[in-house]
Amino acid sequence: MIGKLILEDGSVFQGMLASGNNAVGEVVFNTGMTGYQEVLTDPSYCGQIVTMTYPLIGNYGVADIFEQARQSFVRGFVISELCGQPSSWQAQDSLVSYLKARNIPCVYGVDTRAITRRIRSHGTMKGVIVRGDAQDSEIADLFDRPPFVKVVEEVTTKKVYRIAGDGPHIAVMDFGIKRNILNSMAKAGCQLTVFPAHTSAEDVLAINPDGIFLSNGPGDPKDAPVETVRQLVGKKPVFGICLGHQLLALALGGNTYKLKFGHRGSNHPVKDVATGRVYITSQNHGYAIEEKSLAALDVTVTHRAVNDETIEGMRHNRLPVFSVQYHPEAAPGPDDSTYLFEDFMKLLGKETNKAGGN
Ligand SMILES: NC(=O)CC[C@H](N)C(=O)O
Repeated sequence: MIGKLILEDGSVFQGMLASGNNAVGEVVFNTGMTGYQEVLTDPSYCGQIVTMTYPLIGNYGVADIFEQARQSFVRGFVISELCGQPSSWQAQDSLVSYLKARNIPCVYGVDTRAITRRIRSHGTMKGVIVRGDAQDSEIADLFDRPPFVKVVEEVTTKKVYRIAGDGPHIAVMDFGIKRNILNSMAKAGCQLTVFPAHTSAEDVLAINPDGIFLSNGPGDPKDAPVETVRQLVGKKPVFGICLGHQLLALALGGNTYKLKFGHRGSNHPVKDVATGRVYITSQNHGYAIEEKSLAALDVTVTHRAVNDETIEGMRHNRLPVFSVQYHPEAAPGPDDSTYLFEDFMKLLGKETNKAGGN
């Protein structure tokens, strides 16, 4: 069946509809060459239609081990060539049947390079996916709907749950956490208690955790629970990733802004400001911390994006608090930055010793 991606600026990209039906979302692009299943299940894409810039998608199929959440939250998926016959020892199914089984709106056979160039020059836009025979009124009705409504509430866990471990006890704020972040902390030796995003600071602190983790998540950080984070900072050591990093900045009195077209992919270079060393990182964000808003705060910028110099990491100068904008847990992407989970463990160790008077 014919399908179309229509952008807010009126441009139409006609291809085939592999699965799903009408959808509205914010159209973004991801530059990863692999990792499509992790992208589909990264909750931070909730509310978005994701265009994959790599021209061949689906060639290694899908497998349970790549899932990053209980379900996909993307509003739509846009592909140039969709491979129908995967070849991989890990494949359990094809991408096409995965998309169909989950009813994920997917258009393929379109010029994803042209879509990407348009987004790069006009900035991130609203867009819709429709069947080829959709009426104008149906399309107009879709465009009238907002892409983002309470996205953190949609993706967060509904109940508190625990992941056993022998090491430090971390209270995890789930704003839309990816599984590999939980796995990376469990691997670093933590025990985890995962809280729904709307949990009060009081309830989180009631378990007397050794540290607090602020997760990634969808949407504008200003719509997420900034006040809760404000009440948590200074009480326990804190590590934040992506949305967690942005929330920390807001809670400390800084500001965030929307990037023209965001950073999404598994091949983004980031520089460690102190050492000059460059790491290749996995990224997925549309917002960033405003540089000048940090000037008056007691924080140091630790990492910067090589492509556009935006802030990619910071640490508080007095409190045991640090965060990164990129994804050290990868999934998908390189594992250059997994050392940050070890750094969090070391920070917790130091703080525990201090508290114990050593
Ligand atoms: N991956 C994330 O946590 C994304 C954070 C935020 N929603 C952004 O787009 O910037």
